[in-house]
Amino acid sequence: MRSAETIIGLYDGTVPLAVFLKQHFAIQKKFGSRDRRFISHLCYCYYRMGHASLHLPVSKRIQMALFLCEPSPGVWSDLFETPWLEHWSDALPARIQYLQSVEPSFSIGSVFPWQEALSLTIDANGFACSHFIQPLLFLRIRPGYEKIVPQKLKDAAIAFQSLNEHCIGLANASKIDTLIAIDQEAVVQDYNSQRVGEKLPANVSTVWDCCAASGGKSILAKDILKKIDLTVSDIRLSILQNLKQRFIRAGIQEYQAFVADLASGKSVATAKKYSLIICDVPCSGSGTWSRTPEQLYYFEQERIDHYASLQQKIVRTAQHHLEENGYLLYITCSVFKKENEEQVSFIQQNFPLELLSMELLKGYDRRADSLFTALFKKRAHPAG
Ligand SMILES: C[S@@+](CC[C@H](N)C(=O)[O-])C[C@H]1O[C@@H](n2cnc3c(N)ncnc32)[C@H](O)[C@@H]1O
Repeated sequence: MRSAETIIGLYDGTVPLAVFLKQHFAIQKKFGSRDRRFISHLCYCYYRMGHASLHLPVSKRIQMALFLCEPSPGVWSDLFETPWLEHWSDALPARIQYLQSVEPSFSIGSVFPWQEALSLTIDANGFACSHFIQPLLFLRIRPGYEKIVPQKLKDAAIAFQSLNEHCIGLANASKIDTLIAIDQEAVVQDYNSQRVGEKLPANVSTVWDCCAASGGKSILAKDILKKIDLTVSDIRLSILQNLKQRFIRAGIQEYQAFVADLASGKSVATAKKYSLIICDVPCSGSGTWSRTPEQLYYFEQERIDHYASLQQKIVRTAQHHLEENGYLLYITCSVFKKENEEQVSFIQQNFPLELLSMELLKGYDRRADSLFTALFKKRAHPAG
Protein backbone atom coordinates (compact mmCIF):
# COMPACT_ATOMS: atom_id res chain seq x y z
CA MET A 1 0.00 0.00 0.00
CA ARG A 2 2.83 2.42 0.93
CA SER A 3 4.58 1.88 -2.41
CA ALA A 4 1.36 2.61 -4.31
CA GLU A 5 0.86 5.79 -2.26
CA THR A 6 4.42 6.89 -3.11
CA ILE A 7 3.88 6.31 -6.84
CA ILE A 8 0.55 8.15 -6.81
CA GLY A 9 2.30 11.06 -5.07
CA LEU A 10 4.97 11.19 -7.78
CA TYR A 11 2.78 10.65 -10.84
CA ASP A 12 1.39 13.78 -12.55
CA GLY A 13 -0.44 12.36 -15.56
CA THR A 14 1.92 13.73 -18.21
CA VAL A 15 2.89 10.26 -19.47
CA PRO A 16 0.67 7.16 -19.55
CA LEU A 17 0.56 5.43 -16.17
CA ALA A 18 1.82 2.18 -17.75
CA VAL A 19 4.97 4.01 -18.95
CA PHE A 20 5.50 5.71 -15.59
CA LEU A 21 5.17 2.42 -13.69
CA LYS A 22 7.63 0.71 -16.02
CA GLN A 23 10.17 3.50 -15.52
CA HIS A 24 9.62 3.53 -11.75
CA PHE A 25 10.13 -0.23 -11.41
CA ALA A 26 13.22 -0.08 -13.64
CA ILE A 27 14.81 2.23 -11.05
CA GLN A 28 13.35 0.57 -7.93
CA LYS A 29 14.80 -2.88 -8.54
CA LYS A 30 13.76 -4.21 -5.10
CA PHE A 31 10.27 -5.13 -6.33
CA GLY A 32 9.72 -8.65 -7.70
CA SER A 33 7.17 -9.34 -10.41
CA ARG A 34 4.38 -10.19 -7.92
CA ASP A 35 4.98 -6.94 -6.01
CA ARG A 36 4.99 -4.96 -9.24
CA ARG A 37 1.68 -6.51 -10.26
CA PHE A 38 0.04 -5.78 -6.91
CA ILE A 39 1.36 -2.21 -6.67
CA SER A 40 0.29 -1.47 -10.26
CA HIS A 41 -3.17 -2.82 -9.53
CA LEU A 42 -3.57 -0.55 -6.50
CA CYS A 43 -2.49 2.49 -8.54
CA TYR A 44 -4.91 1.71 -11.36
CA CYS A 45 -7.74 1.18 -8.85
CA TYR A 46 -6.98 4.58 -7.28
CA TYR A 47 -7.47 6.39 -10.61
CA ARG A 48 -10.65 4.40 -11.32
CA MET A 49 -12.26 6.44 -8.52
CA GLY A 50 -12.08 9.39 -10.92
CA HIS A 51 -13.20 12.54 -9.12
CA ALA A 52 -15.03 10.85 -6.25
CA SER A 53 -14.09 11.70 -2.64
CA LEU A 54 -10.98 13.61 -3.71
CA HIS A 55 -10.58 15.14 -0.23
CA LEU A 56 -9.86 11.75 1.35
CA PRO A 57 -6.31 10.47 1.95
CA VAL A 58 -4.76 8.43 -0.87
CA SER A 59 -4.80 5.23 1.24
CA LYS A 60 -8.52 5.62 1.93
CA ARG A 61 -9.33 6.15 -1.75
CA ILE A 62 -7.29 3.08 -2.67
CA GLN A 63 -9.22 1.03 -0.12
CA MET A 64 -12.58 2.30 -1.42
CA ALA A 65 -11.52 1.69 -5.01
CA LEU A 66 -10.40 -1.87 -4.28
CA PHE A 67 -13.77 -2.54 -2.65
CA LEU A 68 -15.52 -1.36 -5.82
CA CYS A 69 -13.18 -2.99 -8.34
CA GLU A 70 -12.96 -6.47 -6.81
CA PRO A 71 -15.94 -8.87 -6.82
CA SER A 72 -14.42 -10.58 -3.73
CA PRO A 73 -11.73 -9.54 -1.18
CA GLY A 74 -9.30 -12.23 -2.37
CA VAL A 75 -5.69 -11.38 -1.47
CA TRP A 76 -6.70 -7.93 -0.23
CA SER A 77 -8.75 -8.95 2.84
CA ASP A 78 -6.04 -7.78 5.32
CA LEU A 79 -6.66 -4.19 4.19
CA PHE A 80 -10.31 -4.27 5.35
CA GLU A 81 -12.16 -4.34 8.65
CA THR A 82 -14.70 -7.06 9.32
CA PRO A 83 -17.88 -5.08 8.43
CA TRP A 84 -16.50 -4.33 4.94
CA LEU A 85 -15.67 -8.01 4.44
CA GLU A 86 -19.14 -9.00 5.61
CA HIS A 87 -20.76 -6.60 3.12
CA TRP A 88 -18.59 -7.64 0.20
CA SER A 89 -21.11 -8.64 -2.47
CA ASP A 90 -20.11 -9.85 -5.92
CA ALA A 91 -22.63 -7.34 -7.34
CA LEU A 92 -21.20 -3.84 -7.91
CA PRO A 93 -24.50 -1.97 -7.12
CA ALA A 94 -24.58 -3.63 -3.66
CA ARG A 95 -20.96 -2.65 -2.99
CA ILE A 96 -21.69 0.93 -4.07
CA GLN A 97 -24.67 1.04 -1.71
CA TYR A 98 -22.59 -0.19 1.24
CA LEU A 99 -19.75 2.21 0.46
CA GLN A 100 -22.16 5.15 0.42
CA SER A 101 -23.50 4.12 3.82
CA VAL A 102 -20.02 4.13 5.44
CA GLU A 103 -18.50 6.96 3.40
CA PRO A 104 -21.29 9.45 2.55
CA SER A 105 -18.94 11.69 0.53
CA PHE A 106 -18.88 9.00 -2.16
CA SER A 107 -21.36 9.16 -5.02
CA ILE A 108 -21.16 7.32 -8.33
CA GLY A 109 -22.04 10.57 -10.13
CA SER A 110 -18.80 12.19 -8.93
CA VAL A 111 -16.61 9.46 -10.48
CA PHE A 112 -17.30 10.97 -13.92
CA PRO A 113 -18.47 14.53 -13.14
CA TRP A 114 -19.16 15.76 -16.69
CA GLN A 115 -22.52 14.07 -17.06
CA GLU A 116 -24.24 17.05 -18.67
CA ALA A 117 -21.64 16.93 -21.45
CA LEU A 118 -22.36 13.30 -22.35
CA SER A 119 -23.83 12.21 -25.67
CA LEU A 120 -27.57 11.83 -25.25
CA THR A 121 -27.90 8.06 -25.60
CA ILE A 122 -25.45 7.28 -22.80
CA ASP A 123 -26.68 6.00 -19.47
CA ALA A 124 -24.62 8.22 -17.17
CA ASN A 125 -24.82 5.87 -14.17
CA GLY A 126 -23.92 2.74 -16.15
CA PHE A 127 -21.08 4.60 -17.83
CA ALA A 128 -19.64 5.88 -14.50
CA CYS A 129 -19.85 2.35 -12.99
CA SER A 130 -17.98 0.88 -15.97
CA HIS A 131 -14.78 2.65 -14.83
CA PHE A 132 -14.46 0.13 -11.98
CA ILE A 133 -14.20 -2.77 -14.42
CA GLN A 134 -11.21 -3.37 -16.65
CA PRO A 135 -12.29 -3.91 -20.27
CA LEU A 136 -11.45 -7.10 -22.15
CA LEU A 137 -8.72 -7.52 -24.71
CA PHE A 138 -10.32 -8.02 -28.11
CA LEU A 139 -8.91 -9.70 -31.19
CA ARG A 140 -10.27 -9.34 -34.71
CA ILE A 141 -9.55 -12.52 -36.60
CA ARG A 142 -8.45 -11.72 -40.13
CA PRO A 143 -10.07 -13.41 -43.16
CA GLY A 144 -8.79 -16.95 -43.63
CA TYR A 145 -7.76 -17.44 -39.98
CA GLU A 146 -11.25 -17.97 -38.48
CA LYS A 147 -10.50 -21.59 -37.53
CA ILE A 148 -6.79 -21.38 -36.73
CA VAL A 149 -6.90 -18.60 -34.13
CA PRO A 150 -9.57 -20.14 -31.82
CA GLN A 151 -7.86 -23.52 -32.18
CA LYS A 152 -4.52 -22.08 -31.08
CA LEU A 153 -6.17 -20.51 -28.02
CA LYS A 154 -7.92 -23.78 -27.15
CA ASP A 155 -4.69 -25.75 -27.53
CA ALA A 156 -2.93 -23.32 -25.17
CA ALA A 157 -5.87 -23.53 -22.69
CA ILE A 158 -6.46 -19.77 -22.90
CA ALA A 159 -10.06 -18.91 -21.98
CA PHE A 160 -11.88 -16.71 -24.50
CA GLN A 161 -15.36 -15.78 -25.65
CA SER A 162 -16.40 -15.52 -29.29
CA LEU A 163 -18.60 -12.49 -29.92
CA ASN A 164 -18.96 -13.33 -33.59
CA GLU A 165 -16.99 -15.22 -36.24
CA HIS A 166 -14.23 -12.61 -36.21
CA CYS A 167 -14.30 -11.17 -32.69
CA ILE A 168 -12.76 -12.79 -29.64
CA GLY A 169 -12.69 -11.34 -26.11
CA LEU A 170 -9.98 -12.41 -23.65
CA ALA A 171 -8.80 -11.49 -20.17
CA ASN A 172 -6.30 -8.66 -20.35
CA ALA A 173 -3.40 -10.64 -18.94
CA SER A 174 -3.70 -13.37 -21.63
CA LYS A 175 -0.33 -14.10 -23.20
CA ILE A 176 -1.12 -14.28 -26.88
CA ASP A 177 1.80 -12.59 -28.64
CA THR A 178 3.92 -15.74 -28.85
CA LEU A 179 0.90 -17.82 -29.86
CA ILE A 180 -0.79 -15.77 -32.54
CA ALA A 181 0.87 -13.86 -35.36
CA ILE A 182 -0.43 -10.42 -34.43
CA ASP A 183 -1.51 -8.33 -37.47
CA GLN A 184 -1.16 -11.31 -39.79
CA GLU A 185 -3.63 -13.78 -38.24
CA ALA A 186 -5.47 -11.40 -35.91
CA VAL A 187 -5.43 -7.73 -35.03
CA VAL A 188 -5.71 -6.40 -31.48
CA GLN A 189 -8.75 -4.19 -31.92
CA ASP A 190 -11.54 -3.23 -29.55
CA TYR A 191 -14.99 -4.74 -30.12
CA ASN A 192 -16.57 -1.44 -31.17
CA SER A 193 -13.61 -0.47 -33.37
CA GLN A 194 -14.30 -3.75 -35.14
CA ARG A 195 -17.95 -2.74 -35.49
CA VAL A 196 -16.84 0.26 -37.56
CA GLY A 197 -16.66 -2.38 -40.31
CA GLU A 198 -20.49 -2.46 -40.32
CA LYS A 199 -20.51 1.23 -41.22
CA LEU A 200 -18.22 0.99 -44.26
CA PRO A 201 -20.20 1.57 -47.46
CA ALA A 202 -19.87 -1.10 -50.15
CA ASN A 203 -18.81 -0.22 -53.70
CA VAL A 204 -16.06 2.22 -52.86
CA SER A 205 -12.83 2.03 -54.80
CA THR A 206 -10.56 4.79 -53.49
CA VAL A 207 -10.19 5.12 -49.72
CA TRP A 208 -8.26 7.73 -47.71
CA ASP A 209 -7.70 7.01 -44.00
CA CYS A 210 -6.78 10.58 -43.15
CA CYS A 211 -5.93 10.12 -39.42
CA ALA A 212 -4.52 6.64 -39.84
CA ALA A 213 -2.29 6.22 -36.74
CA SER A 214 -0.92 2.67 -36.99
CA GLY A 215 -3.64 1.75 -39.46
CA GLY A 216 -6.23 -0.18 -37.43
CA LYS A 217 -9.15 1.12 -39.50
CA SER A 218 -7.22 0.75 -42.76
CA ILE A 219 -6.54 -2.95 -42.16
CA LEU A 220 -10.23 -3.36 -41.27
CA ALA A 221 -11.25 -1.60 -44.50
CA LYS A 222 -8.89 -3.76 -46.57
CA ASP A 223 -10.24 -6.94 -44.98
CA ILE A 224 -13.87 -5.98 -45.57
CA LEU A 225 -13.82 -3.98 -48.81
CA LYS A 226 -11.01 -6.12 -50.35
CA LYS A 227 -9.97 -4.45 -53.60
CA ILE A 228 -9.50 -0.83 -52.69
CA ASP A 229 -6.94 1.76 -53.68
CA LEU A 230 -5.81 2.79 -50.17
CA THR A 231 -4.17 6.04 -49.09
CA VAL A 232 -3.11 6.72 -45.50
CA SER A 233 -1.89 9.89 -43.82
CA ASP A 234 -1.16 11.18 -40.34
CA ILE A 235 0.45 14.22 -38.77
CA ARG A 236 3.91 12.71 -38.12
CA LEU A 237 6.32 10.57 -40.10
CA SER A 238 7.15 8.41 -37.06
CA ILE A 239 3.48 7.37 -36.86
CA LEU A 240 3.50 6.33 -40.51
CA GLN A 241 6.71 4.39 -39.95
CA ASN A 242 4.91 2.30 -37.32
CA LEU A 243 2.05 1.86 -39.77
CA LYS A 244 4.49 0.68 -42.43
CA GLN A 245 5.85 -2.05 -40.12
CA ARG A 246 2.33 -3.09 -39.22
CA PHE A 247 1.25 -3.22 -42.87
CA ILE A 248 4.24 -5.47 -43.61
CA ARG A 249 3.03 -7.90 -40.93
CA ALA A 250 -0.53 -7.57 -42.26
CA GLY A 251 0.59 -8.32 -45.83
CA ILE A 252 -0.62 -4.96 -47.19
CA GLN A 253 1.86 -3.89 -49.84
CA GLU A 254 0.08 -1.52 -52.17
CA TYR A 255 -0.93 1.81 -50.69
CA GLN A 256 0.04 5.46 -50.78
CA ALA A 257 1.17 7.30 -47.66
CA PHE A 258 1.92 10.92 -46.86
CA VAL A 259 2.36 13.17 -43.85
CA ALA A 260 -0.27 15.90 -43.43
CA ASP A 261 -1.40 18.19 -40.66
CA LEU A 262 -5.04 18.54 -41.65
CA ALA A 263 -5.65 21.27 -39.08
CA SER A 264 -2.95 23.58 -40.42
CA GLY A 265 -5.15 25.14 -43.10
CA LYS A 266 -2.55 24.25 -45.74
CA SER A 267 -3.54 22.22 -48.77
CA VAL A 268 -2.79 18.53 -48.72
CA ALA A 269 -0.24 16.68 -50.85
CA THR A 270 -2.88 14.83 -52.82
CA ALA A 271 -4.84 16.05 -55.78
CA LYS A 272 -6.85 12.87 -55.73
CA LYS A 273 -10.57 12.59 -54.94
CA TYR A 274 -11.73 9.64 -52.87
CA SER A 275 -14.93 7.63 -52.79
CA LEU A 276 -14.51 7.07 -49.03
CA ILE A 277 -12.66 9.16 -46.45
CA ILE A 278 -12.25 7.57 -43.02
CA CYS A 279 -11.91 10.45 -40.58
CA ASP A 280 -11.03 8.81 -37.22
CA VAL A 281 -10.24 12.11 -35.56
CA PRO A 282 -8.07 12.86 -32.51
CA CYS A 283 -10.42 13.18 -29.52
CA SER A 284 -10.67 13.17 -25.72
CA GLY A 285 -10.63 9.35 -25.79
CA SER A 286 -13.29 9.45 -23.06
CA GLY A 287 -14.90 6.27 -24.39
CA THR A 288 -11.71 4.37 -23.52
CA TRP A 289 -10.91 5.66 -20.04
CA SER A 290 -11.74 2.41 -18.28
CA ARG A 291 -8.53 1.15 -19.97
CA THR A 292 -6.57 4.26 -18.95
CA PRO A 293 -8.28 5.53 -15.76
CA GLU A 294 -5.47 8.01 -15.10
CA GLN A 295 -6.96 10.05 -17.97
CA LEU A 296 -10.34 10.11 -16.21
CA TYR A 297 -8.57 11.49 -13.13
CA TYR A 298 -6.47 14.14 -14.91
CA PHE A 299 -8.95 15.28 -17.59
CA GLU A 300 -9.97 18.95 -17.67
CA GLN A 301 -13.25 19.87 -19.33
CA GLU A 302 -11.68 22.71 -21.39
CA ARG A 303 -9.95 20.01 -23.45
CA ILE A 304 -13.29 19.10 -25.05
CA ASP A 305 -13.35 22.48 -26.84
CA HIS A 306 -9.74 22.01 -27.94
CA TYR A 307 -10.58 18.67 -29.55
CA ALA A 308 -13.85 19.93 -31.04
CA SER A 309 -12.02 22.76 -32.77
CA LEU A 310 -9.29 20.42 -34.06
CA GLN A 311 -11.90 17.97 -35.35
CA GLN A 312 -13.72 20.71 -37.28
CA LYS A 313 -10.49 21.85 -38.95
CA ILE A 314 -9.61 18.28 -39.93
CA VAL A 315 -13.04 17.57 -41.44
CA ARG A 316 -12.96 20.92 -43.27
CA THR A 317 -9.68 19.99 -44.98
CA ALA A 318 -10.53 16.34 -45.62
CA GLN A 319 -13.97 16.84 -47.19
CA HIS A 320 -12.45 18.83 -50.10
CA HIS A 321 -11.03 15.53 -51.32
CA LEU A 322 -14.34 13.67 -51.58
CA GLU A 323 -15.63 12.84 -55.01
CA GLU A 324 -19.28 13.53 -55.83
CA ASN A 325 -21.48 10.93 -54.10
CA GLY A 326 -18.45 9.90 -52.05
CA TYR A 327 -18.70 9.02 -48.35
CA LEU A 328 -17.12 10.49 -45.24
CA LEU A 329 -17.07 8.29 -42.13
CA TYR A 330 -16.53 10.43 -39.02
CA ILE A 331 -15.35 8.47 -35.96
CA THR A 332 -14.43 9.36 -32.38
CA CYS A 333 -13.79 7.28 -29.27
CA SER A 334 -15.43 10.02 -27.23
CA VAL A 335 -18.63 10.05 -25.18
CA PHE A 336 -18.97 13.85 -25.26
CA LYS A 337 -21.75 15.34 -27.42
CA LYS A 338 -19.50 18.28 -28.43
CA GLU A 339 -17.23 15.79 -30.19
CA ASN A 340 -20.12 13.68 -31.51
CA GLU A 341 -23.67 14.88 -32.23
CA GLU A 342 -22.68 18.57 -32.20
CA GLN A 343 -19.97 17.86 -34.78
CA VAL A 344 -22.57 16.13 -36.94
CA SER A 345 -24.65 19.34 -36.87
CA PHE A 346 -21.55 21.39 -37.67
CA ILE A 347 -20.71 19.16 -40.65
CA GLN A 348 -24.29 19.27 -41.96
CA GLN A 349 -24.40 23.06 -41.69
CA ASN A 350 -21.02 23.81 -43.21
CA PHE A 351 -20.33 21.24 -45.92
CA PRO A 352 -22.30 19.68 -48.78
CA LEU A 353 -22.65 16.45 -46.84
CA GLU A 354 -25.84 14.56 -46.12
CA LEU A 355 -26.05 12.47 -42.95
CA LEU A 356 -26.87 8.83 -43.74
CA SER A 357 -26.55 7.37 -40.23
CA MET A 358 -25.00 8.00 -36.85
CA GLU A 359 -24.59 5.74 -33.85
CA LEU A 360 -22.92 5.74 -30.49
CA LEU A 361 -21.53 2.22 -30.16
CA LYS A 362 -21.78 1.60 -26.43
CA GLY A 363 -19.04 -0.44 -24.86
CA TYR A 364 -19.55 0.30 -21.18
CA ASP A 365 -22.09 -2.51 -20.76
CA ARG A 366 -19.85 -5.16 -22.35
CA ARG A 367 -16.32 -4.43 -21.15
CA ALA A 368 -15.40 -2.64 -24.38
CA ASP A 369 -14.66 0.91 -25.53
CA SER A 370 -17.42 3.30 -26.63
CA LEU A 371 -17.16 4.82 -30.11
CA PHE A 372 -19.21 7.28 -32.13
CA THR A 373 -19.67 6.96 -35.89
CA ALA A 374 -21.46 9.16 -38.42
CA LEU A 375 -21.62 8.36 -42.14
CA PHE A 376 -22.14 11.21 -44.63
CA LYS A 377 -22.57 11.28 -48.39
CA LYS A 378 -21.40 14.15 -50.55
CA ARG A 379 -24.24 15.67 -52.53
CA ALA A 380 -23.74 15.45 -56.28
CA HIS A 381 -24.62 19.11 -56.84
CA PRO A 382 -23.80 21.09 -53.70
CA ALA A 383 -26.45 23.71 -53.01
CA GLY A 384 -25.22 27.29 -52.76
C1 LIG B 1 -7.93 8.29 -33.03
S1 LIG B 1 -6.37 8.28 -33.74
C2 LIG B 1 -6.62 7.31 -35.18
C3 LIG B 1 -6.70 5.83 -34.91
C4 LIG B 1 -6.58 4.96 -36.14
N1 LIG B 1 -7.52 5.34 -37.17
C5 LIG B 1 -6.74 3.49 -35.81
O1 LIG B 1 -7.78 2.90 -36.10
O2 LIG B 1 -5.80 2.92 -35.24
C6 LIG B 1 -6.21 9.89 -34.36
C7 LIG B 1 -4.97 10.15 -35.16
O3 LIG B 1 -5.06 11.49 -35.64
C8 LIG B 1 -3.76 12.01 -35.75
N2 LIG B 1 -3.81 13.49 -35.79
C9 LIG B 1 -3.81 14.35 -34.75
N3 LIG B 1 -3.83 15.62 -35.19
C10 LIG B 1 -3.85 15.56 -36.54
C11 LIG B 1 -3.85 16.55 -37.56
N4 LIG B 1 -3.85 17.84 -37.25
N5 LIG B 1 -3.85 16.13 -38.84
C12 LIG B 1 -3.84 14.83 -39.15
N6 LIG B 1 -3.85 13.83 -38.22
C13 LIG B 1 -3.85 14.19 -36.92
C14 LIG B 1 -3.04 11.46 -34.54
O4 LIG B 1 -1.64 11.45 -34.75
C15 LIG B 1 -3.65 10.06 -34.40
O5 LIG B 1 -2.81 9.12 -34.98
